[in-house]
Amino acid sequence: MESRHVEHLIIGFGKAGKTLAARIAKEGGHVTLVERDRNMYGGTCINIGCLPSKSLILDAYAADRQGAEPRQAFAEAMAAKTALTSKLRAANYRKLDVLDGVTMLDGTARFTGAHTVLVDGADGVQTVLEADRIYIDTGAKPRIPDIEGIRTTPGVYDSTGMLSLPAFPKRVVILGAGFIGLEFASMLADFGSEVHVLQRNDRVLPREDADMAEAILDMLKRQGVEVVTDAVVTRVSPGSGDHAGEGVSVRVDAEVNGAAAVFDADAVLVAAGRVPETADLDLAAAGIEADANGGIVVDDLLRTTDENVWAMGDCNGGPQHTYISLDDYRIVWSQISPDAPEYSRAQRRNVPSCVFLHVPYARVGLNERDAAEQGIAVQVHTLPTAAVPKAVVMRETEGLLKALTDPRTGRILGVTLLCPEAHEMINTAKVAMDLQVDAVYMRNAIFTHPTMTEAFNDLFA
Ligand SMILES: Cc1cc2nc3c(=O)[nH]c(=O)nc-3n(C[C@H](O)[C@H](O)[C@H](O)COP(=O)(O)OP(=O)(O)OC[C@H]3O[C@@H](n4cnc5c(N)ncnc54)[C@H](O)[C@@H]3O)c2cc1C
Ligand SMILES: NC(=O)c1ccc[n+]([C@@H]2O[C@H](COP(=O)([O-])OP(=O)(O)OC[C@H]3O[C@@H](n4cnc5c(N)ncnc54)[C@H](O)[C@@H]3O)[C@@H](O)[C@H]2O)c1
Repeated sequence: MESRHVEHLIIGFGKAGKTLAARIAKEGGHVTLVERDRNMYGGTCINIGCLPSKSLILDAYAADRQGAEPRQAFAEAMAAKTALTSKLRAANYRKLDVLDGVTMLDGTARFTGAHTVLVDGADGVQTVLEADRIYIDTGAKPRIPDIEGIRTTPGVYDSTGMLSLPAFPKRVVILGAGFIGLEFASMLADFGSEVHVLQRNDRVLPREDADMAEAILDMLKRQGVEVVTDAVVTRVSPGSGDHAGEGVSVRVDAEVNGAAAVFDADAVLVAAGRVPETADLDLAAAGIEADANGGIVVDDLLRTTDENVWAMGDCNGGPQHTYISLDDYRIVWSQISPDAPEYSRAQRRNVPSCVFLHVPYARVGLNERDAAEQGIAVQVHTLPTAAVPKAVVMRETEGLLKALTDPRTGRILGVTLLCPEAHEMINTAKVAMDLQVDAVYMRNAIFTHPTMTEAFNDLFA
């Protein structure tokens, strides 16, 4: 067993971890980064998360518009996605490998003491690392509900498995109507699958305004997605084999509004949330606290209960987005660098989000529901997507744009967009809110034409 002392130790090659490693090395420091899986160099986002899913979503959108043959379009999209992820993985590895200050170790890390970590090397060699500072960035893993047959029935996948499906699934059942459930439902429907999304309670998009939620569900329905609420899945088992697709068949038994129902599928996606990936770390050995979900307890500076150990990204139980992991890096870097101004979670504001549906749905700040709950008076501005010239040119006129402003000051309090390019436009809205510009500014700002962004002129009129 090898043993050595290191200045900075990062566990996990995720967004925060790789960004921090490069920064420390570029500023002249020495850092060791441990990653347990060679196929995960670069983390979830580029290998099994945002980028592969968005690659498929874009190709599915194109297939739908072109009326492509589903099996062929699906196979080509899968091949393109696989080529993309291997390219990104190699580029991510190279980016750190070229830096003198970065040492990379392939292996699984776990704590054996306050500042001591044992790495079970992929090559069978164990290494003990004594570190001055440790940064945990181990991500999250799918939450698999306790349902009979869910772990053992062939044809049941989590999002990672679904991103590598061997054949086009004609009929798909999805458990969970959250980010992953709805994005995959829309993508698979665009390829031509019949999709049932089973949501265990009566709340789909519970935090969204009623008009937006209704517009999204209508859009999904037109795509061929049936969202079934109050659907409690009781059992998953091999189907009869009588199915339209290739490969296996799966039977999903559920109680829908208390009545028994059966759904047949060629593939089942379990998208019931993701929980922090911390079980292998033996946090207790270092005296580091975790919550009931395994989320590492941190303060606003992302410090754990152990001095000189930080937790960044999904593993600290915060919102699960790549840009949050990146922002966590900024918080930690502000404590390492003598030059960086202090930055904490308390200073984070106007965090946008986007669900990448056939027509993307993006939000920043308050919506009407939040405003009503919080008793905040607002002026509501709306504009149908059909009124935006660029949307007409794109022949994508579905949806609605909405903004809330303060009736006294005109300041923007929130923007919600269901329209083409919403995922890009929301970042302009975020910057406008950060800079505290008002509705008059957005109404009069010169934007290029024809673009979706120029819709802000009319929205704020
Ligand atoms: C299907 C899907 C789609 C998504 N789409 C989006 C999107 O469009 N936009 C968005 O912003 N977010 C999206 N997300 C969420 C986003 O991918 C994650 O929030 C983000 O990647 C988390 O990054 P991280 O830095 O926390 O860790 P990760 O990138 O998850 O990295 C953690 C790394 O740690 C390694 N590791 C774990 N335990 C150990 C150990 N004990 N020792 C050594 N190594 C270990 C893992 O192998 C992994 O490589 C998506 C997620 C999924 C699953
Ligand atoms: N565009 C993006 O930014 C993006 C895209 C994909 C994923 N993500 C991240 O990944 C994380 C995980 O996504 P997710 O969709 O798995 O989680 P989620 O928390 O968004 O949604 C999970 C859904 O599953 C439901 N559910 C739970 N148990 C169920 C059961 N037994 N049967 C039926 N429904 C059940 C929940 O009520 C919830 O609606 C999210 O937190 C999200 O931040 C982000």
